[in-house]
Amino acid sequence: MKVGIIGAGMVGSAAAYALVMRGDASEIVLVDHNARMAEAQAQDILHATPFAHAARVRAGSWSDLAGAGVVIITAGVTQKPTETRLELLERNTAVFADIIPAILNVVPDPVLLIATNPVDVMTEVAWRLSGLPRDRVIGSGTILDSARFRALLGEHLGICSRSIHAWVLGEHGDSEVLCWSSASAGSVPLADVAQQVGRPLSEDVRQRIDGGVRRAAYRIIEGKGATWFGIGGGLARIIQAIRADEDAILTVSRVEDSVEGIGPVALSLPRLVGAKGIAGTLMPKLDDVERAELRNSAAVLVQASGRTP
Ligand SMILES: NC(=O)C1=CN([C@@H]2O[C@H](COP(=O)(O)OP(=O)(O)OC[C@H]3O[C@@H](n4cnc5c(N)ncnc54)[C@H](O)[C@@H]3O)[C@@H](O)[C@H]2O)C=CC1
Ligand SMILES: CC(=O)C(=O)O
Repeated sequence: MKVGIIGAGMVGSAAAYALVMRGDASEIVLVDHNARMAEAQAQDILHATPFAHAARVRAGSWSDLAGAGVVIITAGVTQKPTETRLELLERNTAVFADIIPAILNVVPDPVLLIATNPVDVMTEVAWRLSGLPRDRVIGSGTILDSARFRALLGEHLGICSRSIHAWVLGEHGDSEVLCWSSASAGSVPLADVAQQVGRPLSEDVRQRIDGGVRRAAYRIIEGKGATWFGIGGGLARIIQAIRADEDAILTVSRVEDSVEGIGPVALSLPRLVGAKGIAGTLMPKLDDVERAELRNSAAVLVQASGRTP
């Protein structure tokens, strides 16, 4: 599948690199208003293909997107160490007003995969600007947060994170909801697993893991200026699900009329992801606290979009 990537900075290039290493795309076109940088990134990533999977990787202009099945959008500004994702909204909405029509001019019926922050609100912005069906405008949402949750749980329990099933829902941001009540390893509830391996999930441990997930971006940005490897892997995983028409369950963002009585709002829930984009949503079983947190997260996002929850 041909994949277009708009924005060849840290996230765009990490996504392209992950696609090549995992063999998830046959052709990748990087488009950036800094054409020299896009060209340099494309060359550098192309040089990794002999060590990974065959793929045509090049920089291009808008017209080179023709025939792309998915266009990933990572263009825009990033957070400074003290900024929240929501503070980027105005600047990145202006970027989307330029790039969405330019994409649709060449690829009239793409799946758009949004990574630019604040990703949930930008998913709604992209949906409104594009006029595409909502299932074809996917935000990477909390795919990264769920991965962080699984990685930290796996580390604590001494179990491979791929065998940990745990979701983060709602906003990709400060109000996100860590679903402890449904988390499991294999099919064994997490609290039982923790007991069996002698690594209890005490309140202290839960708070440490919560902070490690919710505050991850702030900590990494303080240390190295931005985050890119985690989201690069997540974007490639979403492309794999689309390319292979997997109907895989991934926590990604989409516009909903209403979540917990609040909406319209774009946020993450467990979604079936396949060739046409989002093929369905599974409303998870939540406990009372998680349900209240999801409601709050929806309200935060509606407010950020300039409406009253
Ligand atoms: N969804 C997620 O989980 C994550 C999202 N992000 C977000 O991804 C976005 C990109 O982050 P980075 O790649 O680190 O930033 P970056 O600054 O390295 O790259 C952004 C690129 O966008 C390009 N660009 C800006 N306006 C453009 C336009 N109108 N047309 C074409 N290209 C344009 C810039 O030239 C730049 O190369 C940010 O909003 C960041 O917050 C970052 C990490 C995780
Ligand atoms: C920057 C960002 O959104 C993240 O790493 O979660």
